[in-house]
Amino acid sequence: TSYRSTMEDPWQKAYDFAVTVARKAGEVIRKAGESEIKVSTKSSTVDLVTKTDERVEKIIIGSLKEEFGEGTHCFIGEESVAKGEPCILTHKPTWIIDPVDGTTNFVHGFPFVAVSIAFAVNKQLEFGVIYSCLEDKMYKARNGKGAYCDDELIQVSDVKDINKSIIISEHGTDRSPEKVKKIFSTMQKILCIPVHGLRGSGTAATNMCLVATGAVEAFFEIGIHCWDIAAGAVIVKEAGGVLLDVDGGPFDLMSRRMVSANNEVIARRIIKEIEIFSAERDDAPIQKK
Ligand SMILES: O=P(O)(O)OC[C@@]1(O)O[C@H](CO)[C@@H](O)[C@@H]1O
Ligand SMILES: [Mg+2]
Repeated sequence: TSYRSTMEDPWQKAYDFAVTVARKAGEVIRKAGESEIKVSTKSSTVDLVTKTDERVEKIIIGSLKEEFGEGTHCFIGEESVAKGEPCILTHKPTWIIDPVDGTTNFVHGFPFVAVSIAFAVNKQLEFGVIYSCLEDKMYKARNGKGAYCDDELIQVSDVKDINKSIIISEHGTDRSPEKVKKIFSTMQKILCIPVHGLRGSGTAATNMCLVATGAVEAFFEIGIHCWDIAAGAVIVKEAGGVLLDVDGGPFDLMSRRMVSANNEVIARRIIKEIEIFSAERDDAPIQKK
């Protein structure tokens, strides 16, 4: 019976619903990109936000609340947090949402823009859905059940030799010279190992899908947020990849830093080169004004 299957697989319905909502959100983003985009800024003059980010987050959270009930499920959304909502992961069923990952790309028409929806229970990620809406590719993964792109199983690359790898990183939106210097110093060291190439799509979500499909061997960044990487973390892991902290310790979703890779050999080789700089945790207490 359906009751029984629901009991055996309590989050299947939520997973299917997330895929539907991500597709719907992506359609809204695609349409919005066809007309003029009004741009505002957030944490810095290069941290962009548009009405579409806010509208799409409202659509996603609104649909989820309607389906799963307000109160029982919690929500961490990029634009809600920007407006002062808390960003704390509890044991409750929690949706972690980036309505538009790659807002700068969206504003410029650079063709990688993703909707990222993840779901965690007891602080464990259960599933992740990333809809790369301009490419029209739906990536998804459930804990223990493999990772898919448009219903085809995906798998990380089997390269173990760093000299035969492509590595992704991003520059972030904090342009303080000391941080930019460390970012470029790390990139220079990795480039000169040498690796086959350095890349960056401009969205962490898409970058993690590129690790999951085997197009690149690794993506790392300091300064990302939980909503950029929560869905991607499940997809990379289920595609056979690994997640680590930039210091080689265990991956921590709220720590603002991460290395995702096809295997531990590649991950640890990159970690050797990373110049770490500080980024305040996503769940740091909000400072009283
Ligand atoms: O604000 P947005 O568009 O959702 O975040 C875009 C983004 O570029 O910011 C991170 C920090 O560089 C990226 O890796 C991440 O995906
Ligand atoms: Mg983002």
